[in-house]
Amino acid sequence: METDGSLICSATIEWLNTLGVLIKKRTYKTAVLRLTRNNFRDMFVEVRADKGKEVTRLQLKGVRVLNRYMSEGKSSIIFNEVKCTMLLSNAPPANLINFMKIIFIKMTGQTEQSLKNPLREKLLSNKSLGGVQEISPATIAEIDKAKEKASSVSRVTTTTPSPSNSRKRKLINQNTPSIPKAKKLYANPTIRNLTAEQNKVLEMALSQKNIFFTGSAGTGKSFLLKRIIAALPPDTTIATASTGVAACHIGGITLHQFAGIGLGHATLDRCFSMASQSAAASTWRKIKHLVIDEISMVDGDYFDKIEAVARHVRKNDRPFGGIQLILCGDFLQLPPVSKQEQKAKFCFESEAWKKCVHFSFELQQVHRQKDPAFVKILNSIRIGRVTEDIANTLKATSLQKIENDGILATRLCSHINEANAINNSQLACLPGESQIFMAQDSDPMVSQTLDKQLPVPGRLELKVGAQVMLLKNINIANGLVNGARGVIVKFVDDVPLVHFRAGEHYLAKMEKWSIKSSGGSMFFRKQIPLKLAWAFSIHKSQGLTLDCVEMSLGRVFDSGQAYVALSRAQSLQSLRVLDFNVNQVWANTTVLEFYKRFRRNLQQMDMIPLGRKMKSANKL
Ligand SMILES: Nc1ncnc2c1ncn2[C@@H]1O[C@H](COP(=O)(O)OP(=O)(O)OP(=O)(O)O)[C@@H](O)[C@H]1O
Ligand SMILES: [Mg+2]
Repeated sequence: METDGSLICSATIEWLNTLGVLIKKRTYKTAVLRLTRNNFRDMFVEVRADKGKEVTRLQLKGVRVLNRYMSEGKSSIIFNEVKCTMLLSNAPPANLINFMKIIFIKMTGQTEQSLKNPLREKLLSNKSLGGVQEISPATIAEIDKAKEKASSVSRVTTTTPSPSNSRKRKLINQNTPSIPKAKKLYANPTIRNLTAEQNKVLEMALSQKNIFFTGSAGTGKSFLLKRIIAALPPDTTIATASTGVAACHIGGITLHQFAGIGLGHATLDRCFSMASQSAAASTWRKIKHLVIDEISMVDGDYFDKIEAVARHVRKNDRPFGGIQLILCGDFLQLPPVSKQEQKAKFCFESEAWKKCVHFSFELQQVHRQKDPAFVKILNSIRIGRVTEDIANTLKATSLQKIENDGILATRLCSHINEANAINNSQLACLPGESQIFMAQDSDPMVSQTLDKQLPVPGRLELKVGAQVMLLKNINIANGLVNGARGVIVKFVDDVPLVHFRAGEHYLAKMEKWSIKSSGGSMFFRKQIPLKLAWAFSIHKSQGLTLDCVEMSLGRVFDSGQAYVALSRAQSLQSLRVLDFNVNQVWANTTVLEFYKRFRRNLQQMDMIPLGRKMKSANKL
């Protein structure tokens, strides 16, 4: 997302005297920051209160930037020359990163400029002192120049510890180019481009509208959701999903954990008092944006209850107590878990949905699979339609050899017990010693919650030959991505060395996962980013992209379950369906009806590309 270079966030500016004693402080709940320069090309950060006129102007000379917490919307700029520190918080992380990037890029250019333009030349020039120009967003040429500089300095330097704090801090020192951490700014995932249709949804989400966006598996819904979350102020945004795996995928928590009403089975009055007394109450009161991924698995009655809870706790009668909703998911994937004998009630069947969801959008372009023939098969399976050709193509995969280099296919099972049994027995069958890796949790009291919320186990038992899956993006360019499949080759000083399908070897090291509790505090788990991957349940695979997968669909029990399993594969060549049968595939008729109405409405609102309108109308 391009911005005009300004940033809106909370800011505190503190001025110190030469002894380091605080002499002046200004706090802005909502500050507008702008980058400007005068006629001598000196750069400034200008700060003013939202709707205020008075401007504080600080020269960007001799500055250091603390960028460790930028992904949480926090950063500090230390102005060494004027002995002043500006602390920024509650900034949309994507905008904050962009803002700092512009500072870095423009200052990289400026250093050269000022060398060419010494003071004498400045004074001899006829430029007046007073002029102030807003700094434009960085140009491609400026970005390239800054990248070149960053890489040329990165060879000779290391991270510098902060003088005021023994913890390592990542610093960007603009006047001593020996500190290269600014390079990290380029490694930020926000650099990957959104497509035009994804951008349209992002714009809608940022315009405070209540939106629901859908699309078949792999259309980048969660990818886009992460970008939306990064563009919203973190203090007033809560990212949730219906399941722990999906929540972790977008850096959030489960909707149940956030809402503070347990499973929502209690009476409404009881839910009111549970939510008001729980740690969630203060979050309910302060949030402005509620994000929910995998909305298809949220029960309609539960959704109605949390809508009422929101109004009650916030003492605000507007739908959802005035909170903006950003909902995303595919109702043709897994339905809500239904109580025995009861029909699942979808979220779109709830009263709250009718009241709250104003704008809908359907993403069309599939990114997970590149082969159009496979995408066509999956789209047909999604709506429960299996032609003879499709059945034959899927049956033919049963004989495929998809393993290579000792990396076996992951078996997707309809039931979780089956998946656990396969993993345990396969591990037991391997010869050799087990190595146990225990997670380090920030608070042992929350280990159970972390077990539920995170894909990474608290206790991980591995042996040479164990089939594993990577749980973090380590190096996207080399294929070491979340979901990549590998095998343990050996232990080097008790650390597992993993061989991945993409050909890479990776010596595992501790990684960190964090979740925000319903009360807003952060919990952490450190563990090596691996889990056993002989088998997973289909429910636990929802939202994932898997690169070598086999399945037996004989015992599927939910609509959309076969579609979810099949659509995890990236290609027909990396998929093996053991016993395909047309009866394993069906779509829920209520959902099909919903999508028919949905598409009709989209056409009326002109929300899908014209060329697709007729095709989509006939599809269902
Ligand atoms: N604009 C894009 N450019 C490049 N890759 C993309 C883009 N959008 C999504 N992807 C990639 O496509 C894959 C699928 O994306 P994602 O998991 O977000 O899909 P999804 O719609 O949430 O799928 P599901 O319904 O299965 O949860 C991911 O590997 C993601 O990184
Ligand atoms: Mg997803």
